[in-house]
Amino acid sequence: MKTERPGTPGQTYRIAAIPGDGVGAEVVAAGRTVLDALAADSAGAFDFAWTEFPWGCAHHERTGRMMDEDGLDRLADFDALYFGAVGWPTVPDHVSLWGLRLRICQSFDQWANVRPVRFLPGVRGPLRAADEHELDWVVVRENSEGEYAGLGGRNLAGRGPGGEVAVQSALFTEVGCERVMRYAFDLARTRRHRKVSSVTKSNAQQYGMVLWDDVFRRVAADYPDVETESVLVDAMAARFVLRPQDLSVVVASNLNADILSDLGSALAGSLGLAASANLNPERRFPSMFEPVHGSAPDIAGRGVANPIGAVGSAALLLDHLGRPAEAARLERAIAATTAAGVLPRDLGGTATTADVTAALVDHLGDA
Ligand SMILES: NC(=O)C1=CN([C@@H]2O[C@H](COP(=O)(O)OP(=O)(O)OC[C@H]3O[C@@H](n4cnc5c(N)ncnc54)[C@H](O)[C@@H]3O)[C@@H](O)[C@H]2O)C=CC1
Ligand SMILES: CC(=O)C(=O)O
Ligand SMILES: [K+]
Ligand SMILES: [Mn+2]
Repeated sequence: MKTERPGTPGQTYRIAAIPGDGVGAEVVAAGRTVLDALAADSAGAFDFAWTEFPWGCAHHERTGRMMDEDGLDRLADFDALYFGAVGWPTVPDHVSLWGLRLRICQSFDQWANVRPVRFLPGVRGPLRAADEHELDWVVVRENSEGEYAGLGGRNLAGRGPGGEVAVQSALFTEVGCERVMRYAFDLARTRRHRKVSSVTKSNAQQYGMVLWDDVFRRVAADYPDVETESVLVDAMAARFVLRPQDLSVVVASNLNADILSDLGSALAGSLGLAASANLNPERRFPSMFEPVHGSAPDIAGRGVANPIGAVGSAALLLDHLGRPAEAARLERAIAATTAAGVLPRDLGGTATTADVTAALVDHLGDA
């Protein structure tokens, strides 16, 4: 259990950095620079003690494992985990993802994955005609079960090559649905527009998604002050593009929210902008903060990755540590940086990762 007292002066937060693969290392380094600059400017109110874990695909090539055998034990007592991305062509993606990110999220019961879709000044995206304040929604992703429960098997019927079969099951539990939906409703109550949209596919998936719908109706009854709707996932994909103005909190299963949150970030301008928090809301285990994007092997190692998703994730980390004023300051620095036209390549600019990071640190001084 945590003994941290949020906001106590002179506090040192112990953070485990897990940069992982590809651009993960580049954007985590950028996020650490910005967080350390914030701490240096806090007049001794707080600072960060970092421990870096060199886990990922290179570690797998050396050791046959994505993380050390006692890795979870070593992470368990940190105040938070700051993650980059995992995945490299040398290791099959299902091995790398399950060996590190999914292992951490599922072992530490980080069941709520919060993924804001933010529209920033100075960034042109497919929906840029809209005013930035009109478009502001957050995807709450069920992060512990559903389609990523890891249930199933291959060649169950003993068929050989050419006749193989595979089953990939989805697990939906009443407890799992209910807790993430309550989280979404509680979040909606903190927002200007008190509304929760549930994403379903119960017309085709008559067991898991019908349970999902039943639980949503039951939980919604406890929040009469919050507007609700239930939307099929295919229609919701179209809604994100055509009529996102009336979205506020969107709650969806693991796979559906994974897909929709990439769509949301692309609509805001780029996958490189999107931040996320993998939360264990009970705080029995550390929560993990990471950009939504992956390791981007196509641009890795060139110093051009967009660090804004990782820095936005650092803002979510500050919020979780009980530092909402500092989180807001980081958010303002992000908006000031894009408004000033300091844009990396994925946003149509020429700024390097280092340029954007330097601008973010400079703009911390604005507020
Ligand atoms: N949470 C995680 O660690 C995740 C890991 N992955 C893994 O990442 C690897 C690559 O997967 P992809 O499907 O290519 O997804 P990806 O998110 O790595 O890249 C998709 C596209 O977005 C661009 N992009 C991503 N992040 C960017 C950034 N910060 N700045 C500028 N452009 C950026 C990439 O250049 C690429 O064109 C795979 O091994 C996959 O399994 C994918 C998603 C999440
Ligand atoms: C694995 C992946 O794509 C995600 O967690 O977003
Ligand atoms: K990531
Ligand atoms: Mn994803």
